[in-house]
Amino acid sequence: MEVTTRAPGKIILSGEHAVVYGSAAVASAIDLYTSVTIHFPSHIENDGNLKLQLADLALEFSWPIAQVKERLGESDAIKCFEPSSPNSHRATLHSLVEQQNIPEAKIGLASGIEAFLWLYTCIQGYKPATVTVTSQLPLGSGLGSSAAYCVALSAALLTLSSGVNLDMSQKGWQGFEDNELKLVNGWAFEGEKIIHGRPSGIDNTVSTYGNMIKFKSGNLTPIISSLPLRVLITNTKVGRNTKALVAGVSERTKRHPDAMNCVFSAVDSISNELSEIIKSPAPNNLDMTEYEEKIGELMEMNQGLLQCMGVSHATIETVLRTTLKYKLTSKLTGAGGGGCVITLLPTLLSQTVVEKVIAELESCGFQNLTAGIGGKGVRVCFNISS
Ligand SMILES: Nc1ncnc2c1ncn2[C@@H]1O[C@H](COP(=O)(O)OP(=O)(O)OP(=O)(O)O)[C@@H](O)[C@H]1O
Ligand SMILES: C[C@@](O)(CCO)CC(=O)[O-]
Ligand SMILES: [Mg+2]
Repeated sequence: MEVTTRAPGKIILSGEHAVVYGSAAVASAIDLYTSVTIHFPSHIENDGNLKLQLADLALEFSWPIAQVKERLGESDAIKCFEPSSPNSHRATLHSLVEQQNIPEAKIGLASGIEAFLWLYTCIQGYKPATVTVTSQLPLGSGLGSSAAYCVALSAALLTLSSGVNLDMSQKGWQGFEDNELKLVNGWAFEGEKIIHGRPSGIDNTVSTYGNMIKFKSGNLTPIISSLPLRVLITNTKVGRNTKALVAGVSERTKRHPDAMNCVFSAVDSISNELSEIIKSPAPNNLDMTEYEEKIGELMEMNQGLLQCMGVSHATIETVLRTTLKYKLTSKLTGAGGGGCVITLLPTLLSQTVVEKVIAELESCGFQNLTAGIGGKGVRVCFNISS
């Protein structure tokens, strides 16, 4: 029996970091995915191991499942309906990952592997399996790779548990019921906590449900956009991790609580205004420029406030300056500190200009990604024959 799930990455149009403190944020799924395949071995294939293959990185991690059971402790209770945190098991997860000798240059993967072990053992218990992950998302770059990984993993594990009831004979990709999505999102949030420390939940929520959403204090409101927004994504290729950046903002907030609360409150207003504009009736051609200018202006204001929070970076500033030469507005997306920048592409902007901007950004050593905005959330596909 084999199952494959895929979950999308995301861009944040406004509100990253401030959303951790209860401000509103606007995010959209993008059509770049992380996929997870789970294969339970046949009797002949069974070697008693739990394997995690990170196919794009050509890495495989393997644990004798009996050893994982001995270290994490046995429990007969079905846990899949109750997303939970590792708490006292954190040190054990850490040592199970440490024994895998992860290459030093890839040490950022350790928390992702801990999240895997936690989600796997809570939802599936102690069955041998091979879990394979592939991703179209650059890891640790602000496009929600950690959330897409946790969502795809949770969805695949739950599909093969009693937590989800799907038609296994149906061919092709299928979606989940609302109560199933809630469970997938709940477990993915637990995985994000292991990777991020203090996630707001926006990334796992938009990856689970897809489309464009406003997110505030754990609650999502779908945003039906009256017009398709076009953005260019630029990867500065400067590695960073969300956990450290979120911790940096927390330190600054402790040092300057009043000033930072004003910043978060301004971000809240920006996100609320942005979501209202995006939802408003489609403008006619004459008003289009004004509509897009308002969106661009709000993005520019949000970028200024992200600088106040200390999460911009010299490479991000270079992208801003380069795109501004073409009168285009950009802002960092995700946790910042490097990673990705989004640039709003107005409807009337010619393809020639887009190509010039891309060429100039690439000459600085950056990489451009094209992605559709606002697609579906997590999906599943059964491969009955295997
Ligand atoms: N495909 C994957 N396979 C294994 N681990 C992954 C994968 N994708 C993400 N991760 C884990 O998530 C970490 C990156 O998460 P991080 O939150 O720092 O960046 P991001 O999610 O890409 O950006 P942001 O949170 O700003 O959107 C990786 O170091 C790894 O631990
Ligand atoms: C930086 C942050 O706001 C968004 C990361 O994509 C963290 C979070 O909300 O969990
Ligand atoms: Mg992340």
